[in-house]
Amino acid sequence: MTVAALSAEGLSRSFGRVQALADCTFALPEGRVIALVGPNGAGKSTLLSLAAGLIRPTAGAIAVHGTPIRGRMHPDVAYLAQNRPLYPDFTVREVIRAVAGMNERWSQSRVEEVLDMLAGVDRSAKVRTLSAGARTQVAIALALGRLPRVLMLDEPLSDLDPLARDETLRIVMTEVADRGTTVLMSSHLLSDLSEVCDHLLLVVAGQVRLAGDVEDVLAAHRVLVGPRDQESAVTGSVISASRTERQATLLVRDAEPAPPGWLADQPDLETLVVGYLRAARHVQATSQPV
Ligand SMILES: Nc1ncnc2c1ncn2[C@@H]1O[C@H](COP(=O)(O)OP(=O)(O)OP(=O)(O)O)[C@@H](O)[C@H]1O
Repeated sequence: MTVAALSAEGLSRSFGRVQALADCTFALPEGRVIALVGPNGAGKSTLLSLAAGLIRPTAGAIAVHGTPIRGRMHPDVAYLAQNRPLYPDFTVREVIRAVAGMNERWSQSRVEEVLDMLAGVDRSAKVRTLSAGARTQVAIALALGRLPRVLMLDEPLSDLDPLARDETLRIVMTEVADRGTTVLMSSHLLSDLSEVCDHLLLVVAGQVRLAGDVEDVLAAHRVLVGPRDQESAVTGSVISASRTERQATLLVRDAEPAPPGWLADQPDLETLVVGYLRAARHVQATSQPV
């Protein structure tokens, strides 16, 4: 049996009265690029912080390659937090030296190699003078210097211009191809995610709503377009719907063949995730299923 790169069993975490994660169970395969998606406040950063050992679960367990994480970072994990903590008054070179000194396992050549792939990073520039994109890229280079088996990135693409985004995704893809690293990446930028991710973990209101290989998950869904007054003919579980006066567009899970008069198509990743997010918002607004 293969051991999951990252697995959770009944994982829960509360902050006072706020239940950020509730009873999450999943197993993420090794060597894949996994999209961690969900609405604002769904619990994505909490999940990454738990996996990085920065906080402890209030119930349940999380493990990296089968080793439980109990409030300490696993040596195989590198984590880039949303706020990209770097020392603003250090130069890039000084930051690299400082971070190298904090890590038992360190590859200076890997850091240099990653920085060489980037157009815009001047190693003698002070961190505070770098663009948001360059700062993210330095932070990723530092994370890769730990030679991680699991790389976790919280919103790595926000604040990046298209070129920096493209370069950053290329670094991630090269890392996966060259070293077989597992990458878990949270982002709201669905079109970027669909370019690189082959596995999905969708979290809504602290719970795992959908998990699996992107191909399988997409194959299990259909977008059905048809007459609004014949919606009752549609089988399967309707995840979300948008309607005009006459027409209904439905995202359906486990749909049987479309009824006569309906068009059926497999959704792309963006359409699928947006459908689930729309359903989550609807439930929040009405406390009723869609
Ligand atoms: N340190 C904390 N103290 C109190 N509440 C917290 C803390 N961290 C997270 N929360 C709460 O837990 C819930 C989940 O937050 P989390 O940051 O994990 O969501 P997220 O999916 O990463 O959101 P976003 O997409 O906006 O970054 C939210 O209600 C948030 O307010």
